[in-house]
Amino acid sequence: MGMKAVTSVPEPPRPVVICGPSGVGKGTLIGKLMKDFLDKFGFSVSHTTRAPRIREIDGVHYHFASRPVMEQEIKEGKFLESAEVHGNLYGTSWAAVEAVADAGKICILDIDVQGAQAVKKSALKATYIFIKPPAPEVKELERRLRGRDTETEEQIQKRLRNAKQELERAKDTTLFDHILVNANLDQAYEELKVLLGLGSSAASTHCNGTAKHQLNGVQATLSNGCILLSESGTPTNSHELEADHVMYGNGSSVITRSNGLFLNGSPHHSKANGVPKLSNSLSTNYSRSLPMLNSPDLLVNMHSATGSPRAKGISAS
Ligand SMILES: Nc1ncnc2c1ncn2[C@@H]1O[C@H](COP(=O)(O)OP(=O)(O)OP(=O)(O)O)[C@@H](O)[C@H]1O
Ligand SMILES: Nc1nc2c(ncn2[C@@H]2O[C@H](COP(=O)(O)O)[C@@H](O)[C@H]2O)c(=O)[nH]1
Repeated sequence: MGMKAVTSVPEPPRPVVICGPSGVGKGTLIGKLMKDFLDKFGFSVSHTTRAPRIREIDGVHYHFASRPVMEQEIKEGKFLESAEVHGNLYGTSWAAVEAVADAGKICILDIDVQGAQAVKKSALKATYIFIKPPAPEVKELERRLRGRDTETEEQIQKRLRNAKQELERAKDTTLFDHILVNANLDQAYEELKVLLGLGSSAASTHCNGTAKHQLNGVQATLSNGCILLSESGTPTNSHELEADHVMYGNGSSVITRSNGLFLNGSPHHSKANGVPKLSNSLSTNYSRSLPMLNSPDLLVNMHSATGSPRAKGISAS
């Protein structure tokens, strides 16, 4: 009684493949992400035959392996992908990806373009992001690699030669969903968070208008980067609503969040698949900060108890 028909089940969040030439800042950006969103993302710990750098920990940064052992394990099918990169063997084991999924987190893969191409051919549906340096590209990579001071001169030269090829391959528009220029680190990090559907304080202050829309007895208010949903009227079972998509963007680039709202207040409960459901409550406010809003347009797509999807646009002033 009163249950709505669910017309769409949100896809689980996709793993994120991060690529880019050596020295561009992939590890730095991922490190920031892992620190700030420890509960949300998990790093896919690759195997490599390269020697550990100072402060690299086996099992944390990489699983350091000998070439014969790794080659044997590749033959045994233990790897989702593997590639020869800068003269060493690197690979993503199935176990590394599964460990992240088992922890209920979104998997972040830091792999080269060959690896990304292989993952694209696999069953894993991922989001592909290529990180580019600012111009002059190779000079900037050289500056960063020298600053990092982890490679010999010969290795730096090899990495820079490979960087030219990687930058060329990134022009393959069928491979990457997003290209991100890491010029200013803080800015690049903010942009990465937006691509990943995460909040940024800078973005939230941008959206400081208030707009209201009435949806089947539920009032949706957009205010200061938050969506507030409040029910009013006589509570009946038919007041059950489910927010299944929250989309925001400027019409040309719409970002969709599938398992959108974290509900504060009660009563509420969430479905097992993470879709929040608002149920019979009178004048109860539900809120979740949606700080990633970077444009004034918002679309909340809800299913009513009748099962018919209702999409309503809300514009913040
Ligand atoms: N936006 C930036 N501006 C200047 N330096 C940066 C920026 N981003 C990262 N760096 C620095 O550049 C160096 C290389 O960064 P990082 O190790 O993250 O690169 P990477 O892409 O992971 O390289 P690799 O593929 O070789 O592992 C580091 O010393 C880092 O501090
Ligand atoms: N194809 C794969 N590439 C990988 C993997 N893990 C890391 N990498 C890439 O190797 C280079 C060099 O890394 P470094 O740590 O030695 O500087 C860099 O481009 C990484 O993205 C992997 O499992 N598969």
